Amino acid sequence: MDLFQETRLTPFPLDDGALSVLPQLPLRLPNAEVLARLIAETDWRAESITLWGKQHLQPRLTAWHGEAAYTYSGLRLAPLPFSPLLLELKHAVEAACGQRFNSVLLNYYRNERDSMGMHSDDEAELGAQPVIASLSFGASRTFILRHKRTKQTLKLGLNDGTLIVMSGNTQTHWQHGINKSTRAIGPRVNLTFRYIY
Ligand SMILES: O=C(O)CCC(=O)C(=O)O
Ligand SMILES: [Fe+2]
Repeated sequence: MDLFQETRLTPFPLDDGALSVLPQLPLRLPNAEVLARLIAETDWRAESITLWGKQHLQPRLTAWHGEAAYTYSGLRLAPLPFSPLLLELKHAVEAACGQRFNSVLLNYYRNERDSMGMHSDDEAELGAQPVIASLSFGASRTFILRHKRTKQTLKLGLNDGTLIVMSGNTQTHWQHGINKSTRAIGPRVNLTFRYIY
């Protein structure tokens, strides 16, 4: 057992933004149990989105929990209530961040063919400098950050139990996403905690 396991977020250098990383968020339940329960207990949806006037099925499953509806890519997600497990995770994330959240978007990447296109979480209801806390369970995936103007690209391995927090001007200046892979990858669930105004 690692007696000196870090329990605090550590800043990660980022031009024109702010990013911090905690390799393992302290939790009461083992990561594997959280993953299994999130997969089994979540009301997963395969949503269609409209891109350039055409309907597409998103390459992953999603669920939106919180107090308010959320609209992105022409999609309006009505909120489901927080389950006891989601509340427990929210409290653990809030303790690590020193910040409150009222919503969470869950993304289920079933295998290496699931992905998320490059985007910024910059919808008006997130406010000018959104704090987005992203918690991952299951298979490791590479999180790609790309600066909109300089095209500087950073790659961050998001592992089982890892928390990252994007804040400041990150959403104004950077895009982020998760690529598909040609290598077999097991299931992963990512939760992005947000504050909707
Ligand atoms: O799965 C991830 O790590 C990224 C999720 C994300 O960017 C989002 O939910 O907006
Ligand atoms: Fe995002």
